[in-house]
Amino acid sequence: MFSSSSSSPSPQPPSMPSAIFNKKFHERLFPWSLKSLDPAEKIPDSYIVTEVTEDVLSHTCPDIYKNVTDDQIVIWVDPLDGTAEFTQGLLDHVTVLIGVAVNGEAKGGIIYQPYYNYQAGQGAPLGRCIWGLIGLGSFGFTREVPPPNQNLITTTRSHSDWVVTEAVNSCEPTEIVRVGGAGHKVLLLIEGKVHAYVFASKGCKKWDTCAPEAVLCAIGGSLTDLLGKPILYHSSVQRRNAGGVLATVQNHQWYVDRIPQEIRENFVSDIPSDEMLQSKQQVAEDSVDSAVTSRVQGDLGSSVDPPEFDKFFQSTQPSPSSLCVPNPHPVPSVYPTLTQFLQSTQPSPSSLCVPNIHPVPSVYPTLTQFPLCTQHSPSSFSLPYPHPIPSVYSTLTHFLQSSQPSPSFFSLPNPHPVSSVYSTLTQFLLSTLPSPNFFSLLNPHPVPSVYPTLTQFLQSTQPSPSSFCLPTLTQFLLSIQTFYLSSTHCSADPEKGLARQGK
Ligand SMILES: Nc1ncnc2c1ncn2[C@@H]1O[C@H](COP(=O)(O)O)[C@@H](O)[C@H]1OP(=O)(O)O
Ligand SMILES: [Mg+2]
Repeated sequence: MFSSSSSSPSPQPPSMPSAIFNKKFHERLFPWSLKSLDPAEKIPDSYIVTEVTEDVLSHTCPDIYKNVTDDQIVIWVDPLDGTAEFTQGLLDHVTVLIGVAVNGEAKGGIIYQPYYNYQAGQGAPLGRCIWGLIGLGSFGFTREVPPPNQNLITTTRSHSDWVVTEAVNSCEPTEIVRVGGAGHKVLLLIEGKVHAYVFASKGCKKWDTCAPEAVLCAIGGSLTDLLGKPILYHSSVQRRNAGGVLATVQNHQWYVDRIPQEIRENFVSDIPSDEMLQSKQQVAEDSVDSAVTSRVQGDLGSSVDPPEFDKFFQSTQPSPSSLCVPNPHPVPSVYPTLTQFLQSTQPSPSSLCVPNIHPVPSVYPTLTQFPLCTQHSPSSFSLPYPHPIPSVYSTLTHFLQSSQPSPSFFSLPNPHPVSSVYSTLTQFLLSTLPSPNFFSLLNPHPVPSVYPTLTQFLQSTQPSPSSFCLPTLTQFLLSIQTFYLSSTHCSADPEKGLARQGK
């Protein structure tokens, strides 16, 4: 964010990986942008834009802003939105955002896309400026209708986790468009390239959404938190969007309704400050902007922003009742989180065991989240079924794949209510070592296609399970035969073949 203070050291140009950031290319496009500015120095006249854009001035400011005073205005600036993508050379994901909030609501926005057309070749105008004002409209782009009979959903490409993915999946996308930058994603919306922008995370800040919200809402779209509540922008509001972000051009409520309760519980809407409520009251009394008032009334939400762990305990799942953590734990930061967990008023875990010196350190947060959702520890666990979040099965697989060694035993109900779990299971079995050394499937299996997949598994180059069970002798012998033939016939390594026969 910009600061008016001049006591900080002179800002330096960002350091970029040289393979990605092409300084010469950048200098050619923006000769002024890499020079360091000493804040104590007077800004050179050449940096100040004095020209006025006739097109902007040709519009008349709507009457609703006639009585707005300076103290009602907060300006939110993101000088570089899509930072991660910028460092990776995805230049068209980058925008500069300037949002103008009046009485805590996004009213005006500028989305400047400095690298727009950067790959279009010489002659193409570089960069573009999209702006909008509620009550007037949005300008600087061509509005398109998104493709019918599809549901294209855009979301983060660099700040994802299972909650983000789950929320997107629950909106039934026909395609997921993962791009960077809140500004960029709203451009995709207004240009009809996607139907919705769903971000179930608290990572996005007010400066990421203020300008995009104003531009989107000025053409009749909506940008709210995941609960469908307004995001507020008065000066004392918390900076992060603790309610997540959901943006659409139309059918907003349909998307709000798709977000599962388990996810909604993790997000908290903004609440208006007293100052804001008073100001709204004043506005209402003056009848200057009745639409603003109706939007805020009744949407007070909760002022509590619970720590991550509390969120899980507030879920409807039973929590585990005993807890065992290696000491010293290789990931020190696990302690405060666990303490928080134990200090909660909910029943404690019945069994939770974390492998010491886990080869994948990042498994710890995931692991912690996981038993809280699934009730049991990963070394022996079962999933409630039908699970209220169907895609937990893919998350589970992900988890099993990432957290080597894999659990030595796991079981799945049969018939499984989510039949696609079988392919996921097979994927898991085919994945990285070691595979589970025991698994069982009901026979006759209600999903016949599981048999070829099992054969595939047995034919794979991974060590096979040391035992598995099939109900009929014939099927068992057939499988052994397939396995035997494949290991002797297909293996280029006779020793490997022998080793497999020996199992
Ligand atoms: N975990 C996070 N930490 C910091 N900023 C985040 C995080 N998640 C999202 N953002 C900000 O929200 C915007 C939208 O997220 P995303 O690009 O991943 O879809 C990003 O441009 C990023 O702003 P910024 O790029 O300005 O740092
Ligand atoms: Mg940003």
